Amino acid sequence: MDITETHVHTFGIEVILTEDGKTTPCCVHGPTLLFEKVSKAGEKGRRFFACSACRDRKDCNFFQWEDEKVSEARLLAREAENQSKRPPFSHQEYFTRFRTFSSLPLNEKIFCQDCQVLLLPGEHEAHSSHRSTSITPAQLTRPSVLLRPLDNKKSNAQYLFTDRSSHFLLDTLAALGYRRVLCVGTPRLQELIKLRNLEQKHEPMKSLLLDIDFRYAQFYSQDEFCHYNMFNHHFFGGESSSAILQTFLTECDGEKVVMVADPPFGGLVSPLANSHVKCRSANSNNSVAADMPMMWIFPYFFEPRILECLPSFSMLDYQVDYDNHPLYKHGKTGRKQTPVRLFTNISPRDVVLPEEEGYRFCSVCERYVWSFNKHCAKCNTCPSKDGREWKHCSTCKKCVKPSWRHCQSCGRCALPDHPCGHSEGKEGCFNCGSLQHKRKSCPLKGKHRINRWDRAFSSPHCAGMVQYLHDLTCSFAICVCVSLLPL
Ligand SMILES: C[S@@+](CC[C@H](N)C(=O)[O-])C[C@H]1O[C@@H](n2cnc3c(N)ncnc32)[C@H](O)[C@@H]1O
Ligand SMILES: [Zn+2]
Ligand SMILES: [Zn+2]
Ligand SMILES: [Zn+2]
Ligand SMILES: [Zn+2]
Ligand SMILES: [Zn+2]
Ligand SMILES: [Zn+2]
Repeated sequence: MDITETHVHTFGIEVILTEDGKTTPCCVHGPTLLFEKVSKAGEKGRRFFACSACRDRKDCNFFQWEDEKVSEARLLAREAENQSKRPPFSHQEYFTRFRTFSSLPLNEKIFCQDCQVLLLPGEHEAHSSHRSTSITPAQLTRPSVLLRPLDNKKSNAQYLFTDRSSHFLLDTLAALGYRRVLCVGTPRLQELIKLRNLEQKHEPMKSLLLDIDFRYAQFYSQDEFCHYNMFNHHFFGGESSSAILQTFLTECDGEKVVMVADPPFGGLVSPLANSHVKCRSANSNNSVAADMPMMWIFPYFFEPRILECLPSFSMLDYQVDYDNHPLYKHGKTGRKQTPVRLFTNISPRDVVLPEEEGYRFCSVCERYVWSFNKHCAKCNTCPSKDGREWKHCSTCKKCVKPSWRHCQSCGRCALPDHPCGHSEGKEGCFNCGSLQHKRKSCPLKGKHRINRWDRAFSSPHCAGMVQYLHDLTCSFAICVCVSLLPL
């Protein structure tokens, strides 16, 4: 499937996926993405390059107009800056350090919490004023527990699976017969695979982690981890690193391979989909690879965008939850329910969702659904997306959220306090962009400010920010602090 040169609207800004082979300037996170501002009237604005990975200028302030002439001196300065931000050791060096560290006596196994590094004997002195802790061999096998989750919500959003979700994923993949798992932004899944292999109770699985968090290079060999940016399919380790992916996918000996990706929610869908396709087709000699099975973990309100980019995918009702996400947990109802779901090209009827957690099989839809997702005979589907029980509106001829009422003057279902008669105009709430209310009644006022593209981009100073708000008809938004917020 070819999704290059697709234009995806994101609140006044389009991401323009450039043709393969066309280079863009690089920031420290690899090739930048090309953006274009689109005015309300649909006029095209000036195009510019900005960082693919960071949605906050504070994290990466790269900005360049597409037609801008950049002086030699600035290019050199940029290159020097990119160099200076590289990790202090190469992956090879990190792994040699890991070997040395593993062989140290227990009382010398020290981890510096401030620097997030495993310390070798000669290095304790330099970190003596830092917070440090001694490490057991068991802790060494659980880097995702040891390492502090990157708290930079906007760029990294390191939300780690609960045991419930990670075990469900692994059990499901094993039951489906997969023996190789490409873990894209899922360090905890990779960790669980390795731990299970040690138990020797299950058939062994191979895994390869691709993640932008270079701290993992301290724990995994070059065959197990690649420093990778999933928004531009960039391997920081260059060709030798991308060759590892290729080998992983090619050396199959009949072992079924699957890819599992859990990108930060602030991410733009089309560049992600583009990278996922590139990842899956990295296996050069196998046409099957283009249709390699995949699970993409993302909030349900991205369903239309994901399906637009990957039409063979479907969304499953399974609710993924995270240990360190303060708000969204499994099993809660309504707005406290986790909005995170699985998108997959694996046949939904084959993915068995656990009955004891409240899922059931709908024999009409031929898939497992959440218990509150009742089949509607008129729509001939189990319609609920958000986990609540939806109800059928005979005028709209579709099922809608339980809180919506049919409005005669708007001719559609909406929240009871919607700005009536304004559904055609785009004058929603100035704070969060919702069309359902005005700024004075914004539930997020004072708490969070939701950045709208057209406001964020009204000053060139903010133009490096890649920030968007999801589909306005949903009940969640993504705030500038990139927490998911109920609306
Ligand atoms: C939402 S977390 C998913 C973690 C997963 N739930 C787990 O428990 O293994 C996002 C992951 O993607 C990684 N990540 C963030 N931005 C990335 C990028 N541009 N490229 C690759 N990985 C990225 C983060 O380091 C983090 O591990
Ligand atoms: Zn950058
Ligand atoms: Zn330190
Ligand atoms: Zn159904
Ligand atoms: Zn219906
Ligand atoms: Zn209606
Ligand atoms: Zn109305």
